[in-house]
Amino acid sequence: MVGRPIVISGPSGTGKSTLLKKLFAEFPDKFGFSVSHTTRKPRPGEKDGVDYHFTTVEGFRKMIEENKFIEWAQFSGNYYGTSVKAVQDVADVMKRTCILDIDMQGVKSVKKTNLGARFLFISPPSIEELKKRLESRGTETPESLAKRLAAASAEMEYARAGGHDKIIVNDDLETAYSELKEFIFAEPI
Ligand SMILES: Nc1ncnc2c1ncn2[C@@H]1O[C@H](COP(=O)(O)OP(=O)(O)OP(=O)(O)O)[C@@H](O)[C@H]1O
Repeated sequence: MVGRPIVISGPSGTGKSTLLKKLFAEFPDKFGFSVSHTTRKPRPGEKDGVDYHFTTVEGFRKMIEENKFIEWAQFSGNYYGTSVKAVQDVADVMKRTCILDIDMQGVKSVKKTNLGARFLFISPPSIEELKKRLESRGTETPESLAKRLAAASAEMEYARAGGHDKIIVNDDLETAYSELKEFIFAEPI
């Protein structure tokens, strides 16, 4: 049985990766991530269609024009993107339930597709706690921290306005993880 795609969003540092790592560890063959497109060159050992769909700049731009992407971005001179088809392929080809970890723009974009996704928002207990977690993760400069906190406020506002099917507050990790599983397994997976 393969379930509908599950979209997980929430401010950076709210604990999405931590929760998903637990989920993939407990259920190693049930869930999958989509394969992204990129214009960067494959590194040794990387396989087309497995690690990435490697594509040309022209090919990538054509896909943008044709509205094929849920989200795309440019990092250090290369394009990266998640296509609607790549999400469908997780169910159709890999026979797994797709998990999409994306931001608010991505959520809005998935809503415009026919993917039939379910939407879960992971909220920090508070902005103060989020700031603490980002600081203790040790990955942020003062500038990137301020940027992430500003984005967090917008994401939380969208969640409060009812943008998702379920909101889980990641205060105690085990409690949040139980709630995550309850939401995910409320439908056959
Ligand atoms: N319930 C929790 N209580 C305390 N700390 C937590 C909890 N959940 C996660 N953390 C910690 O908060 C930090 C941020 O978590 P994580 O990296 O999973 O966030 P994220 O939402 O995946 O962020 P990003 O979107 O930037 O990848 C990590 O250091 C993690 O160990």
